[in-house]
Amino acid sequence: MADDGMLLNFELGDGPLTSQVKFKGGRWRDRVKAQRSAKQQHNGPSSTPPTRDPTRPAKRPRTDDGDSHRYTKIPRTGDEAPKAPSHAMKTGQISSSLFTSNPTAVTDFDQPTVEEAEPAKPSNAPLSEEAENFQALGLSRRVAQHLATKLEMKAPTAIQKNTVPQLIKEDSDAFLQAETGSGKTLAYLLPIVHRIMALSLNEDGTPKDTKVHRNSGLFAIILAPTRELCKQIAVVLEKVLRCAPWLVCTTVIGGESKKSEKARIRKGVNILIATPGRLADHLDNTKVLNVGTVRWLVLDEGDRMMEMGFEDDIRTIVGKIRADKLLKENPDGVVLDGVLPSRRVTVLCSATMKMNVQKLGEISLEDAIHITASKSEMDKDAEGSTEAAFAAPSQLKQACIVVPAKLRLVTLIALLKSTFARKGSVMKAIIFISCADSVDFHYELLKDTKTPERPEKPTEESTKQQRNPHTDTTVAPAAYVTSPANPTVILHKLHGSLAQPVRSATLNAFSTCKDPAVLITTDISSRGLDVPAVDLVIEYDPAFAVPDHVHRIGRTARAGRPGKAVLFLLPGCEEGYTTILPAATPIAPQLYESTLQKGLASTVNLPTTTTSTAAPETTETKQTWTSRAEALQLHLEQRLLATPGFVPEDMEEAPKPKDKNKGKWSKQQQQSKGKPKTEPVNPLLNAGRQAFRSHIRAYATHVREERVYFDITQLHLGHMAKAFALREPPGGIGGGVARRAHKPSGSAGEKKGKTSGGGGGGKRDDDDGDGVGQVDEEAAKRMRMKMKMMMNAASEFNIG
Ligand SMILES: Nc1ncnc2c1ncn2[C@@H]1O[C@H](COP(=O)(O)OP(=O)(O)OP(=O)(O)O)[C@@H](O)[C@H]1O
Repeated sequence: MADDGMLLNFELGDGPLTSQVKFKGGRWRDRVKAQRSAKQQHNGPSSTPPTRDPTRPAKRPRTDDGDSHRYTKIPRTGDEAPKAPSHAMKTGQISSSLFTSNPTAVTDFDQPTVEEAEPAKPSNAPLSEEAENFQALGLSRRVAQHLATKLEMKAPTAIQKNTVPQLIKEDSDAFLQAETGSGKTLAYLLPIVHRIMALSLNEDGTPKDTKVHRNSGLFAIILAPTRELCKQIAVVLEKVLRCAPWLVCTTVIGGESKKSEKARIRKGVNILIATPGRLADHLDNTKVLNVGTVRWLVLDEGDRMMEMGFEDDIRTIVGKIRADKLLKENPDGVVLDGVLPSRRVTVLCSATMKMNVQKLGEISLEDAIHITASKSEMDKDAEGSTEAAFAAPSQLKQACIVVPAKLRLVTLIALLKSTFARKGSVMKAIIFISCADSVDFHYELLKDTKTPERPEKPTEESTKQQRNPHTDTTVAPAAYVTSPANPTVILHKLHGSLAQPVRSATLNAFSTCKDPAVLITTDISSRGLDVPAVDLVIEYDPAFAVPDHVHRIGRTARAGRPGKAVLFLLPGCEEGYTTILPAATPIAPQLYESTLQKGLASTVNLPTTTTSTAAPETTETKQTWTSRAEALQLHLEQRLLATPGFVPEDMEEAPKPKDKNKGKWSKQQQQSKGKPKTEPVNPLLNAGRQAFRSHIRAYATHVREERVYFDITQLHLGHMAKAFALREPPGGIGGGVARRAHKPSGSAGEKKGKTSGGGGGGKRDDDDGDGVGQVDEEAAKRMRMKMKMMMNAASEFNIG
């Protein structure tokens, strides 16, 4: 792991930087670029950023010459400081230059990105009303009218068009695979509701003699991996059931006492939405939960449930339901067969295809039909349909920005600033970060430290959100990224380490926020979450596996709406990652220079805090985006260094001694080794250090197949520290990170509870290779064959 960060800490002078740096080592090309970059700063901003050719494909990472092609190295002799010019800041602070010694992209982009003139036709949008309507799919007029008038859904999406008639007419199992945001939830809910309603309504909508009510039996169980998703499904179902108010749904998802869940079940429920663990518990312990009438079992986000370690729970649930004799009529004597399916139907839903979906299919499906947006016959042309389902929505514009590590933080701020520069252009943005510690840190760093003076009156909604005690530490006005057009931008954070009420309240605050809003989050928000008006997804840290990337960017461009996703990559081997990403349209390169120039075109509103001696702005620094970037970075670093608080003894780890694989620790780190553990340290500095450590550990958890692009030995710790506003990398990262054994996230047998991204790794492979438990072995074999066929079609993305 390259670690010469300390050698790059140059001082800044009062005036603009001079180009006196003598660059040594590395390739001549890198040295020339670094010299040019330094000169550029000396001469002020260039009106146009450097140009590259976006049409040229990204080069594969070079692995034969170590990291010499990636970084301009300044050779060190022992612990000697670099021979670099020093410039003392007025404040006496020391900071390195952001724009020197950066590795250059191996991809040559000679032209800045040109936005596509013609947006692609949306691939997950509702079909045209003239061509399709819900009634024509076999739904009753009552349901179709309710959808059109109350939910403003006049036409089905493609997956709904293919699924609804199938599940209304046929009683076979189904595997639903369609793009993110294509309406899979309603695709399975509508036929279930339609058929349960048919127990009490004739085809013309007149009531039957038979009365069905909440105590008539539990007819459907829907399983989803997280409480948030269960609640989201329940909200959609409740809206649909307003046209059949005699039917009742409820959730059993934990987060409240089992007693109150039992009480709701006892009162009677027709459709139950549950997390697998909680349902398995109730099946064991809640006598009133009778599954004899259950005709549908839906497994939503099936691959995620497997990843979270719910395999055993699902086996138990499937086994228990199948073991219970199917009742032909309910206890009131209502005949169920004929109206409801005459067998138990399992529906498995997934947007992406992974090995664990195959296993889940074996556990739960029998002779399932594969339904995609383009066709409803699994056996025909499976290859094409699977690949289509795997891609991101076609209208989703994907961009990738190759940013040197030192410039990541200021580029993120610049991107957000330009995003919110115009009123109404972007209302909601999600930033995906690898681990919870890093989410916490970035939230603390980017939030306004005190209530800002708002030129405009805050909206009623935002005022209400501030008052919610559950969101006190997760929702706050943002600093840095506001603009005259958007003086209020609300920052939110969400990860799996937060308490459930806080998670729910934060998500609700983000969904309902009327002001422009940013959600900083881990992969906990990558699946199934349907937040209206998300216009932009920023993958500040790339996903741990390609399917996760598809889910993350799928939080935007839903149901035919436009959306944009920006992926941050480091120069070097990470650039090759774009070649394995499924994209309906080419991933457009976006130059970080352009982003900085655009975002920092005007002065960044640096909040004056008691902890910061904000970077002085000279006449010249006001004029250049490079100087603004430097000033912003300096300001952030100063915030971490000022106003110390006391570090609890257990929070600050002593730096590890020299590790033969990692090179020497810097002089400063060695010095800090002997310091007392109660040395006063700013809590923000602590958070930055912790975030840095967790980030590096999380980096090592990319799936094995993708580690050629995310090679931890290529990470430059000194440069990466800058991305956390740190002057140097902290200790306590651990020497074994790079060599830790990792299981792909798609592998079976991972344990539940690791929902906040790969932070810290720790995923265990404890697959015991059992057969299929209580599931019919023959049926499992047949399903295995079919799923394998589909998996082969998606082999490009197979994991493990
Ligand atoms: N027929 C329709 N017309 C208009 N909007 C629709 C229609 N069907 C679904 N939607 C909307 O599309 C959005 C996405 O639906 P849904 O959450 O079911 O997608 P999904 O396919 O499950 O996505 P993911 O794979 O990301 O979970 C929702 O906001 C939903 O209200």
